[in-house]
Amino acid sequence: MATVHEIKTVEQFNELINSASPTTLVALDFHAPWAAPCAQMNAVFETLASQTSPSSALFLSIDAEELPDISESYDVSAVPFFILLKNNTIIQKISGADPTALASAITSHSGTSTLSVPSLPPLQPVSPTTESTNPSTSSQPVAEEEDLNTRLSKLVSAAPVMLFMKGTPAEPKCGFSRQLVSLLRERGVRYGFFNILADDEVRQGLKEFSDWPTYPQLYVDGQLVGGLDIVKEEMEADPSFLKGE
Ligand SMILES: N[C@@H](CCC(=O)N[C@@H](CS)C(=O)NCC(=O)O)C(=O)O
Ligand code: FES
Repeated sequence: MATVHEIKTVEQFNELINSASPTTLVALDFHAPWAAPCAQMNAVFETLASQTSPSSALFLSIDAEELPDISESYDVSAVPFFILLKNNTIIQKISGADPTALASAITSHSGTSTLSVPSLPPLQPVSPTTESTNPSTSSQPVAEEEDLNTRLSKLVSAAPVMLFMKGTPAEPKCGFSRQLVSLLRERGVRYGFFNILADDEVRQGLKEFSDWPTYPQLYVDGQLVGGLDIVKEEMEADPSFLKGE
């Protein structure tokens, strides 16, 4: 049975990756401490490792925020996110909390005959960045609206500081979002983010939910602070604003 290596440094990561033979499957688990689905998928990842022989696969667990160089080099913009490599080449990417997809990918690429798919608890909390995993349709408009509001209220408080932006911190898709990312980075603020370009339901829904027509939007403890102009003003008025968050 294989074990999961917790990656602490870029050097350790490179060493492990380079030690793998060209036929060994290398599975990367990118996660963030504030995203509940990551904790669930970390457990799934460990279970899958325990069912796989160490000679056929290497399992590496990476805190996407602690090791931004690694996450950016693999273009990881959402967590949980899994990348499968062989011979240093990406063969598959899996986004979101989907144990079945992860198990079947690992089975087929590691040559393991059968893996039992670990199940997730039925009530899955919403992650700020697993936009691709959300079921999108329901036939009843009223229920849909309630669902969206529940989802939005969970999303805005998914991390103590949450940024709803166009694109990702590594690749902002608009100057306004880019400026806000820079301001947060300058202050060393830790935050969760949601790329509203990847989910039109959230993009339009949150405008109404928070009565704020534009992006970026910054939330602290689930409360809207405002967009770029307001955050700039807050920072000018109070130099310690968000510091230490
Ligand atoms: N003055 C605004 C600038 C932000 C802005 O104007 N955003 C526009 C263009 S990126 C927007 O989000 N429009 C609505 C949309 O694209 O859904 C601020 O302080 O945040
Ligand atoms: S996307 Fe056009 S100004 Fe932001």
